[in-house]
Amino acid sequence: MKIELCIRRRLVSRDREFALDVTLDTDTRRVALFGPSGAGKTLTIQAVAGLMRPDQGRIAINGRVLFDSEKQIDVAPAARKVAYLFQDYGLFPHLTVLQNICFGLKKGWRNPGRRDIPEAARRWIDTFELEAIIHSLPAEISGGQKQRVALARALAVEPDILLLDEPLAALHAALRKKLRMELAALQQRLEIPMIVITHDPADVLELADEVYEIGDGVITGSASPRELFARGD
Ligand SMILES: Nc1ncnc2c1ncn2[C@@H]1O[C@H](COP(=O)(O)OP(=O)(O)OP(=O)(O)O)[C@@H](O)[C@H]1O
Repeated sequence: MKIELCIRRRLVSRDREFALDVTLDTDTRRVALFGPSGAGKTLTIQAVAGLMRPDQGRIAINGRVLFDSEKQIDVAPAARKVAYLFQDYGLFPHLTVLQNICFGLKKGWRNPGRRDIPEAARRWIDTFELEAIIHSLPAEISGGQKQRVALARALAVEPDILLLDEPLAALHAALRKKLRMELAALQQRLEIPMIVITHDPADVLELADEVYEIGDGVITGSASPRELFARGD
């Protein structure tokens, strides 16, 4: 497992300027990006997903180069094999669970009939025990089920990396704790590197093996989740 990031980008809005200058090179499978609001966490993983183009830098996952400004490599987002799970899961409200899970698959598989579920979707429907709800709409399922559906959709495309942007932030405390444990269990089944963004040391402890602290656009240090938790930030 290897994540190599070197991301430089200057963002200028009317009255403010933000400089992102993130360098991270690790063999750790589960990495957390931890830092205050506005530090540059989301911009960093957007660059990995191909949604934000660095002015300069290089991004490689397990040796596969996704971006290299010197070599003029910039792989299109859809070809990056990146799974990106948002805070509110981003499920399409008008599509069923099954249609949501199949959304990123090849044309023709996007709207499967009740019998011919594609193998890539079947695998995650079984793993996450979603069979009973595949014909439900997102509004008809629980928070935990939504999380699993969003993960199934993200994983159906066989990604090389999983990006989790505050996956538990929208939940109240009791559900948050339950889904944190559930997510940690799911992580154990996935043999791909992951970057988790969070403000919460409890997330870092359960969902990461190494934590990088980010402040004002730069990485200020790295620690073990236990060290961070013990500090009591
Ligand atoms: N298009 C833009 N133009 C100018 N500044 C921007 C733009 N997009 C983001 N920023 C600024 O870049 C900084 C980093 O944003 P980012 O979304 O990465 O923060 P974050 O660490 O993910 O914060 P949060 O935890 O609140 O989500 C912020 O100060 C933000 O205002």
